[in-house]
Amino acid sequence: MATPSQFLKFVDDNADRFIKRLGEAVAIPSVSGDGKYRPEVFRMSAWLDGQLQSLGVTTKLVDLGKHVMDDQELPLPPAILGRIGDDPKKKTVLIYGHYDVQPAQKSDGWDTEPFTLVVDEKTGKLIGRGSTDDKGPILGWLNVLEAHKTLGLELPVNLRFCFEGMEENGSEGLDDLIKTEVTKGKESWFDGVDCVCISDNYWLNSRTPCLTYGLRGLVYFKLTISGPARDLHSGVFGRMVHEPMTDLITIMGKLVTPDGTILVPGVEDMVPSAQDDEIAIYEKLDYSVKDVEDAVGAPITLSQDKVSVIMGRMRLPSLSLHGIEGAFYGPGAKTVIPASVSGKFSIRIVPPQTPEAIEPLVKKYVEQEFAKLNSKNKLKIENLHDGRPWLADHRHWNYEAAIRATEAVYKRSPDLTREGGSIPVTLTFAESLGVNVLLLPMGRGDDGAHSTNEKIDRSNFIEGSKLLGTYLYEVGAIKA
Ligand SMILES: C[C@H](N)C(=O)N[C@@H](Cc1c[nH]cn1)C(=O)O
Ligand SMILES: [Zn+2]
Ligand SMILES: [Zn+2]
Repeated sequence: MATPSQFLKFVDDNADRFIKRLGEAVAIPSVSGDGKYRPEVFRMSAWLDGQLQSLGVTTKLVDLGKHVMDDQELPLPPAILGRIGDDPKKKTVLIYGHYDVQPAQKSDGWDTEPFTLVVDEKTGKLIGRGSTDDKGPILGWLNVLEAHKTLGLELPVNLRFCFEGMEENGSEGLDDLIKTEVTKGKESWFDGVDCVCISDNYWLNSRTPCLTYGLRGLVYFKLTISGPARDLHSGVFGRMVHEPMTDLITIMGKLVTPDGTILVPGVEDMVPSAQDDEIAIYEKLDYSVKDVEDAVGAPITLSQDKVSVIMGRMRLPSLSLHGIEGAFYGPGAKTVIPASVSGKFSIRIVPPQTPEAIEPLVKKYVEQEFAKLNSKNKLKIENLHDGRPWLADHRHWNYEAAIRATEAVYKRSPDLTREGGSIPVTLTFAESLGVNVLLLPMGRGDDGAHSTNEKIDRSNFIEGSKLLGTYLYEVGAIKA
């Protein structure tokens, strides 16, 4: 089943309008990790639901209940389930994406307003929070649907959608929804799904498309040290009391070495060393130390050896320190002893590590290190959220279809990669539905997801939309 040329032409002809629609999506600050934006996450769900319905998709908004975040009870944004097509002769593809985004403020160092999509005509960059993670890819699917509806073209497969608004904050509620849905058998929204496609990660570099068959998992910790009943004057109380920030920094300093080695006993030991055949795969990838330097904007890689740098992202665990809540960080020289501070850090985990195995090791170690301080302050350590790592069979027809689609659109074979980031629901889909899951990224490695000046290139958004559609045609062409 060849991809109809009208579809490809429609995407080109409507590129400017598609970018305008991306601008509408970016303008909704659907930040899931900050309670004050929760109404915006709901607004985003309504916007997306409206778009899907207008394109002929039957939708159902599933209430996922409530959760507590930063001591505040909040309603969880709904999961949007969608379906279009019910032809038993066609394959059924489930598409997942997330409509929430990471926090962003201009003062973080953005050159432009994060929630205003800026089209840089000179570079082709479409800059704005969520442009690549994950609104651009979600809108890529809308572009495919719109082309088919407007042109009166039959979709080559039946489609099911699952879009969530909490991915950047632990995907709360979604696992339970999927597991419950699966128990409904023929009545299940996911009944008959043959494979899953997720577009929510990035190429390794800025030139070579890739397919991704692995993700790291994540365990996210909040470590709080509290002491005085209120913030104190350091001139009045300095060297008289145990200072929470001093305790916290001491413990945070014992989690990881500057070269990335995780100091929590037992964590590194769980991971087997790479064998020669696996190393050969990393050697062959179109990737260099320079690509990392370009993507991060400085020559700061942990090694000059390509394979060890790439393994740091693809197959080793990593521990990152993210921030300290409650610490003084504003301009000026406030002489304060903060009363309570919370350090945030997370560990990206790889097979065979699991959150259940990692969490007790971290808690025990942190408690032991705190005990060594002989501090009279109080320590609390919480797991804010977690997700398991995932690996798929990349020899599956789902991947073969995506390889052919990539070759058709980009005129080159894709790299096969493992992603350093996490999409917690991936493994749940694979296990609960018992089908192959493919990660088919749209954006490039230098898009700056989670960072300042996040962007997607116009060509990735437009060619990426063609890729998603072409992939559906390739799946549709596979005989049962
Ligand atoms: C890879 C995906 N686009 C992504 O960014 N996932 C997040 C998931 C997460 C978990 N806690 C907060 N966000 C990630 O890998 O950080
Ligand atoms: Zn993200
Ligand atoms: Zn994402």
